[in-house]
Amino acid sequence: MSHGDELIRLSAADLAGRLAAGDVSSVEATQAHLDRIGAVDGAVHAFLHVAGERALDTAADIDRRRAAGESLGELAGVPIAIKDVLVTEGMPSTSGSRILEGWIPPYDATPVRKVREAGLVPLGKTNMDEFAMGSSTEHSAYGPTHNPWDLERIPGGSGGGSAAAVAAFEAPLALGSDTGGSIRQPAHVTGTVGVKPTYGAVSRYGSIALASSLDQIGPVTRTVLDAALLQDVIAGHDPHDSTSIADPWPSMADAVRRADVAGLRIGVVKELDSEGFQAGVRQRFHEALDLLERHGAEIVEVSTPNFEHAIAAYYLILPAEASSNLAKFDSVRFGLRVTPEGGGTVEQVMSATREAGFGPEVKRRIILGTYALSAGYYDAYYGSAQKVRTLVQRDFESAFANVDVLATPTAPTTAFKLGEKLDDPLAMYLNDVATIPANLAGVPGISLPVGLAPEDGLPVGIQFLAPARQDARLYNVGGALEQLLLAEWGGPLLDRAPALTTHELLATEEGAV
Ligand SMILES: NC(=O)C[C@H](N)C(=O)O
Repeated sequence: MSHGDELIRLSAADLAGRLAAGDVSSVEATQAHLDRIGAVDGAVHAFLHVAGERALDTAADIDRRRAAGESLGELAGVPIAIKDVLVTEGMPSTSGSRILEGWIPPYDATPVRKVREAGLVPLGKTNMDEFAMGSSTEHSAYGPTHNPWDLERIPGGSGGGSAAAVAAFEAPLALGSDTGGSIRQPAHVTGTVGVKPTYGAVSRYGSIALASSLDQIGPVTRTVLDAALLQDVIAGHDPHDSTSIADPWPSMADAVRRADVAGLRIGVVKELDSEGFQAGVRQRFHEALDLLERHGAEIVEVSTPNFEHAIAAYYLILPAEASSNLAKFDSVRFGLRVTPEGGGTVEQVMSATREAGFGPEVKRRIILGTYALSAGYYDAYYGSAQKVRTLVQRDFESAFANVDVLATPTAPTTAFKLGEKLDDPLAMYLNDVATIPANLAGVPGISLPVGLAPEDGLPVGIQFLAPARQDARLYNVGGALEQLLLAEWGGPLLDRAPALTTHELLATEEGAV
């Protein structure tokens, strides 16, 4: 294995240790990741934009500051990929949409500013379903991302680019956004770790809004400790986001380092442990629970009867909010402007621009949302959905009166084939049956890998959910389970991904040309 190959396989925490010890420079680590992107991203297509030169400049600056004895953040010098939903100063930010093609924002989103201030090195922007609407990245206006485990399969969505970049060793860390599962479901299908923090834990200032009462920014990584370290960097109050929580947060990294499940009460959600889930997904989920039980956790069954209505409520609340948030793409202020032949009124230009700039899934949701909010239907649709949302929140409250965390499989199936669900929006929406309730209630959730499904050899994730502001509980149980599984497997799951060697990816790429 070459030096570069070795560097890209390190966890962010281990790479940070090597950087701090002076064994390796940030320029070397950044170059190794840029080389990896150059070698495999033609086949994976995790990135929409790679900012190679700027990343190397940032890395050189960190190396200089370190050499000068400046005290730097724990992750200083470590490369990171950024989901294209977050605006980045001087770098394209499209949210996967044609309508923002060519727009270069004049400022950084707060989570991006924070990672820069902590000395991390942004490598570029990752692919996603247009405006984060989807579970496969196939709704990206720039073509789908491929799952590094099997290039014919989806990497999840909407943040499939971030998850695939991390799974394919193109970046040790990535930022994602999760409105109904967009961090956790891609983590599940790519064998990575994804966390949706408590609503309000991380500022959304500069995040291109999908549904403002649901959106949350969070980490995508290969280890639970790396996710904790990244959450520690990005969480915290921001006066630019009125929903951001003012109270300080305890260290999530400490929760991982002290992880211990003895006496922890874990509630298995009965409604999400059912026939509708792939057999191998349930098998790995139950094996993980058994492992936790053998190490002192108490497993109990809990019932959340209103979760079955969560998807229906989400697909009224989300389109309603999205139709309002996307109204700002009006051809006047950002990106694309299409003028009908021979000119046109402002309204005609706006309409031609939105017609050309938005893809079919975005149009579908704008129409749904506009309808749900229209006079005469508002109470019947949006009003009822809000009532269901309250019932889902109450289900969580009564469950958390009895248990410390809840556990579910993260998603019903392993990675499906590209194209398989593209013509069936409802089938696509059902991927989020286990992840949406957390967004409706604002509670935090983590997904981490628990093995490969026996029937197809593809990764399976377990999801843990905790009460709002108790994100540390997720890092505790996730960190403990990860250690137990690593001991069983004798090494990380991602080392077993068949399509992950540069050689094989290149062969596939050449074969495809
Ligand atoms: N945005 C998300 O969190 C993903 C979800 N699948 C959606 O399409 O809304």
